[in-house]
Amino acid sequence: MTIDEDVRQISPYFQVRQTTWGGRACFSNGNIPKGTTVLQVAKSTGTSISYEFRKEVCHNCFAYNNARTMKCKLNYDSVKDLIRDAHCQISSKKFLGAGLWFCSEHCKNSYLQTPNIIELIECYEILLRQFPNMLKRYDTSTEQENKLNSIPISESIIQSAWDEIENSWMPLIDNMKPTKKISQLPPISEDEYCCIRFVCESLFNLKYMDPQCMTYRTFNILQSNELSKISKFPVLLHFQKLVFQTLYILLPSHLRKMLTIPLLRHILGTEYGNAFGIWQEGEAAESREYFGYWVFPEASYFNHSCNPNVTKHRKGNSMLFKVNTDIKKGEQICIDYSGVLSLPTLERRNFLADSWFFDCACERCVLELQSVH
Ligand SMILES: C[S@@+](CC[C@H](N)C(=O)[O-])C[C@H]1O[C@@H](n2cnc3c(N)ncnc32)[C@H](O)[C@@H]1O
Repeated sequence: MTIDEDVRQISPYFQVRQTTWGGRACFSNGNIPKGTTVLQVAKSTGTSISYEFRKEVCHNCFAYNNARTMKCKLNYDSVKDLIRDAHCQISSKKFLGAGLWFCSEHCKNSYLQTPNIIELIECYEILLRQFPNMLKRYDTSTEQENKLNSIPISESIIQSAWDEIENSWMPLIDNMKPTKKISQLPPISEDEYCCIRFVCESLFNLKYMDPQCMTYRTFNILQSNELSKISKFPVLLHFQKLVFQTLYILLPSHLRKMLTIPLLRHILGTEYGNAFGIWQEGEAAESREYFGYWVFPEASYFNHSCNPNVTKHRKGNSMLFKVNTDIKKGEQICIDYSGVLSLPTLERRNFLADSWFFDCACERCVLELQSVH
């Protein structure tokens, strides 16, 4: 993968360069003193709050109040002017709140100030309305999952599954009347529901993003882990098809224009290896809650090290990357992906291989492996 000169300079503190052992990585431009924030990102391309936390986490700042439902649900009055100006099809009587909850009026208003946000709210609302019927039909049996997980996976099997969607399923749907189309919605579970919202938000953000901006450019060249993740969990291929089919049927035309199979595969394939967890703030690592995940393309070029020199943490809806030791010019800048740095060498490496799909080549692993064998 080549590195476009433009995206080399994500931060004044480091450059993205090719390594021989782990794709691209970040290298310091000069000496960096301990405590320096080398990157702060606030523009996520997509977020996903897990179903369990959908009412308990603020959709603007990700605040959490010990499992209490957030104070403000999105109500019709707050969006009626936006609906009128955008001519969207949301009616006052049936408005369900788009599945959006906020910790305060302030957070709700700041979310609503995002330009064109009503387009995304409309998608969430349409999905929320159809979801109960789709969920009712979902087959939760383990036989079904085992069956889907036993499919052999290769690049060409993935490609032919998508070719079939494109060449057979899409033309069939395109020729149907709207009511018939709705009857073709696949059964989905809460996991697909959350993923569909993640893709909606990604499509929406990309639609309005300047293609020249750093977030857009870094998103385009993110590394995809599609093949390694689907090979390990073949059921994900089926999962992705359900996500695509639901979006293809339900999305209003303004966002459906954005939905292509290659873009969906890039959004999901890159999420697998680049997403950060959205963790509860202010709690110790062992006791904090995991709310979901989000993707920050500019922050996705840090490689992992089992002895990281950068610590990442969330502050509201942004993420900060702070140097935890003095760094010399030219040194690689690495974070910890795993949260299991105290494990013995082989267990730690197995965890990384199973969850992140790479054999860790960091300095600590190289050194420790010499004494393991
Ligand atoms: C978030 S990306 C980091 C940027 C990536 N190197 C790239 O070129 O896009 C994660 C991927 O980087 C590679 N990687 C990160 N840390 C590594 C390590 N310690 N050893 C080997 N590969 C690593 C793996 O391929 C992993 O899936």
